[in-house]
Amino acid sequence: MASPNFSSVPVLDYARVSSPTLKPQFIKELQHALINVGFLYLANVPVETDALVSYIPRLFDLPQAAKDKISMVNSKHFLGYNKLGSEFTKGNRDWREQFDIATPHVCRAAEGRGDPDYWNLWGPSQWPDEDLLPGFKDVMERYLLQVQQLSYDFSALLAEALGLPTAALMQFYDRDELMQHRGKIVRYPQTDSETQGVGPHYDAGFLTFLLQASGHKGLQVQNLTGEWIDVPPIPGTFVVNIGRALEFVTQGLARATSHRVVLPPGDTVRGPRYSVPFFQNIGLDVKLAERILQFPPEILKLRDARGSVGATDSVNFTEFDRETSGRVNLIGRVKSHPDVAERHYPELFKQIFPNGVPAQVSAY
Ligand SMILES: O=C(O)CCC(=O)C(=O)O
Ligand SMILES: [Fe+2]
Repeated sequence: MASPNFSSVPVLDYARVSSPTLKPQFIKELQHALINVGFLYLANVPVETDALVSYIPRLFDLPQAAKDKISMVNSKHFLGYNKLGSEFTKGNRDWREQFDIATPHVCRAAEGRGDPDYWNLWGPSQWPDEDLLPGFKDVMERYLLQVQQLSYDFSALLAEALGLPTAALMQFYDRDELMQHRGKIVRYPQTDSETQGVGPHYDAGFLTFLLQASGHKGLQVQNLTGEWIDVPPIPGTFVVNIGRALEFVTQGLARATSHRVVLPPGDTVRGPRYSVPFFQNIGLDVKLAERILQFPPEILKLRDARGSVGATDSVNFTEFDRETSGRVNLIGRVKSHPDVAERHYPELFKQIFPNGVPAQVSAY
């Protein structure tokens, strides 16, 4: 059998999904990508990106005071603006600036009712003043809703590719008004020395849909033997990858793959690199350990043929074996944004950081 290791990330054509004759080939390619790679490009997806892409440089070019006005530290939902150099991964500074903006959601938690603290993780986004960037909010909201729909449609295909009923993953999502998915708009400034854009990490949730919004190389993924493989932007595609939560409930069938962004000096494309990841969440109250999925033996054999993944350079993500998904994610957010936690979750902050805000904060 061919070695399951990979030296490039496969490109899948989403248009095939609507053709009964071509869909089986898509499902087969998806199965390979999920089990052996953990990353894929998806071409021909029904998401409009041009309007959003044209706003991105103007968003970052807003006066610093307008960006600071919507700083993440204002938001108990960990939504808003983070300035350059405020995150670290594996002890090194990440060289990026970003806005966390999520799908619309009304926070469920009420004061004095004993609601779980992690319900506060989700709530309304902070937006720049409409008159400074007219139309941006509308375009971003529309974009997030389109990617949200894609993410649900894709999870049915994923279930099929792993030999499950198409609705098998629906148990992990609450109904629309109880869900929230998080987008980020990220800017990696051009540098003249090689710099860590973001260090090696896994994503935490279920599925990530990444729009590479400029022509720069930089994204890399780690293959089964630990080599770093380039994932250059391909116009008209999204990059899709698996998070730790989905890997956990699929018994490691769908791989969470270690990835990073390296900013190469002398890139022929000048200016900053832009990207827009969308992190698909699962319901806050879901305990993953109680919902491990069961697979046909012939599918599990494919995982065993891949073997366990050797050493990676990534920091491990929090385990899902005891807590609700909301609690796991809240702890992750507290660790990466202690300034937000100190203001909005003082007790949890003290438990996690008994000596106060650490000098270096981990992005993951
Ligand atoms: O900017 C990118 O291309 C990837 C970013 C990423 O992996 C993340 O923010 O989790
Ligand atoms: Fe990531």
